Amino acid sequence: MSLPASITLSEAIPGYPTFTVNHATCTARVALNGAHVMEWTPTGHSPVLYLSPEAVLEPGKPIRGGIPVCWPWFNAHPSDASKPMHGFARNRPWTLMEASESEEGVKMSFVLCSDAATHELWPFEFEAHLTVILGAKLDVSLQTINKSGSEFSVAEALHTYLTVGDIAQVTVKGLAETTYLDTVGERTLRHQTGDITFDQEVDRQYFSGGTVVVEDPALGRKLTVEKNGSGTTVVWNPWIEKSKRLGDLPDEAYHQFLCVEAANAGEAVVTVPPGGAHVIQTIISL
Ligand SMILES: O=P(O)(O)OC[C@H]1O[C@@H](O)[C@H](O)[C@@H](O)[C@@H]1O
Repeated sequence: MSLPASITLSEAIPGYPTFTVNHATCTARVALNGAHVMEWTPTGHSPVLYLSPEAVLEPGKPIRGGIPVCWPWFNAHPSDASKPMHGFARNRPWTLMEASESEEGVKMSFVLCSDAATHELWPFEFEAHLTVILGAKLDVSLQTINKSGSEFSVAEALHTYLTVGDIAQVTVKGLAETTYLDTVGERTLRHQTGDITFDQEVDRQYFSGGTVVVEDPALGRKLTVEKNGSGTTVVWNPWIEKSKRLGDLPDEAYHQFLCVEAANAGEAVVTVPPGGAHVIQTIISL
């Protein structure tokens, strides 16, 4: 497929194709492995997505940072812990189906189809389509199409790593007065009374798909995360000890990022009938 002038294909390492976007509205990088948006920097701003300097770029491995696509399960597999964390979509090579540019930005569409390798992990026939629009805003949508003869359920997340100047000064707005599943330690249902601030590990599944605003005084900016087709918002920061345990993340990296994820997890898993489809979307803007 021919690429528009603002997209170039190169190999970050041999055998690891990435698309680099240089457009009037933004610069960006997207890996074919996982259809993974690694970087997005709107013109005139510093990077919005956090990408770990120790991220491992290897076919079949997830990338620490950017937007991993977690699908068709979220976190550990519900009944088989030997299966990959957060599903297999982020570990598979996707196929680029469309790439175009306009004054507003660049659009890229990727597809992942069921095959012998996915059948070993998940028995269903499917197509997953990831559409990425990179411009002054970042718009990512994941469509699940059920090509099986029976219904299936998917849990999913657009696991967005947002760069922040200093996590201790960040406030996340938009989730006050909601219920969440706290997954640090024993899984416990809790009520969120005010806005979210950070002074310890946070790993929460909010029962809300509403718009979230991340206020970041250290970088002097506010990030807005809009979501559609999402019944869960995951908020995650590993804090000190978990950062040390994650081999592809510097020990002190937790100061500099926060994950706000459009998701469908827990009771919000999505059942897709045969021939049916479901779309989850996140739109990030400054
Ligand atoms: O290290 P992974 O597999 O990319 O997962 C990172 C984190 O992803 C978050 O979404 C989960 O809520 C956390 O529990 C998890 O640790």
